[in-house]
Amino acid sequence: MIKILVTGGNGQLASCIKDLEKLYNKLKFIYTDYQELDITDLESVDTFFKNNSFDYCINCAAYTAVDKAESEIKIAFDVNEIGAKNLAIVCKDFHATLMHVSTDFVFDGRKSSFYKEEDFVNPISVYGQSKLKGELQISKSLSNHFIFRTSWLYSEHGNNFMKTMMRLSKEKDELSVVVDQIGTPTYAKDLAQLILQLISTKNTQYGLYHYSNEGVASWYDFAKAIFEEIDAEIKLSPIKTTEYPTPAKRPAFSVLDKSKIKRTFQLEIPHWRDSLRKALLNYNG
Ligand SMILES: NC(=O)C1=CN([C@@H]2O[C@H](COP(=O)(O)OP(=O)(O)OC[C@H]3O[C@@H](n4cnc5c(N)ncnc54)[C@H](OP(=O)(O)O)[C@@H]3O)[C@@H](O)[C@H]2O)C=CC1
Ligand SMILES: Cc1cn([C@H]2C[C@H](O)[C@@H](COP(=O)(O)OP(=O)(O)O[C@H]3O[C@@H](C)C(=O)[C@@H](O)[C@H]3O)O2)c(=O)[nH]c1=O
Repeated sequence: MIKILVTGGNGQLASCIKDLEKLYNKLKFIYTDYQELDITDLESVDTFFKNNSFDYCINCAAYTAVDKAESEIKIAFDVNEIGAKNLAIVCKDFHATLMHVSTDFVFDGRKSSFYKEEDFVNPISVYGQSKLKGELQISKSLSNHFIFRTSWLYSEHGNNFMKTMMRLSKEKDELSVVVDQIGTPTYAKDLAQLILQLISTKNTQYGLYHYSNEGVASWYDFAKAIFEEIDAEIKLSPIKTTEYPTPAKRPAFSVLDKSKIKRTFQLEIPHWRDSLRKALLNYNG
């Protein structure tokens, strides 16, 4: 049996892992939420590992409120940097492997071709800065780690853009969505499946990897696809970022280059449009 701690156990990605766990009968999961295990508290994390013997920790705990982070700087860094550091320290002490998730928001978005793992990082938001610091803390103190930078996660669980659009399509007749931020929507269940696959095969090709679904889209394209799939009767208009002011800046372009992960693990990654269809089916039962 491989024993796995999933932190942030009530979040979106953790919920996707929960849905898939029945497919992996050699993996035993313990999920902890904020109340059971606060990753910012090193002593609690240490004690939790002492009382259990984990082979892996999947860190699904994070501060993900991009706009709120601009005014809650300390909390964002506590969770995304110090939390990640604590898990790395304790995983090292207890010989466990850490699977961590980071973001396309570590980039400033000025590039015009897909971002590779070794590309220059320059986050333009507090959230992005705190996530980058988390990556650095892990790579500095623990060799047995996987860090997956992903983008625009959505699923039937938690709060995300797909669910926001579905709700707004019921509440409004018209909606405007930014067309000049380009990235790739990623079904959180596809990422969850990859993580469990690597654990179940005890893969040791540690390191930093970019993972998103295939394809390229703006948030407007994403919204349009959602409305098409659900036959929503709503007028959708493309707008510029300047017409939708938010506290946090977001990269104008953050498409991830997935060559490394596809080559290393012989992966075939679904296109975002196909995964969206799957997610909507799963959501609507
Ligand atoms: N969502 C997205 O679009 C993207 C996410 N990512 C990354 O993917 C990962 C998973 O994201 P996702 O599942 O969407 O995030 P969620 O916000 O859905 O889940 C994060 C979970 O962490 C919990 N949490 C917050 N602080 C602590 C703490 N101190 N100790 C323990 N748990 C805590 C939250 O609890 P509570 O809700 O009670 O605060 C929440 O349940 C994150 O690392 C995120 O940065 C990367 C790219 C895109
Ligand atoms: C709701 C709404 C949003 N938008 C814009 C705002 C923003 O630029 C973009 C996306 O909005 P959201 O705030 O839902 O998404 P946001 O929180 O920016 O999503 C990010 O979350 C973090 C956690 C990540 O790591 C990123 O990869 C990314 O997924 O769409 C509109 O233009 N119209 C709308 O009606």
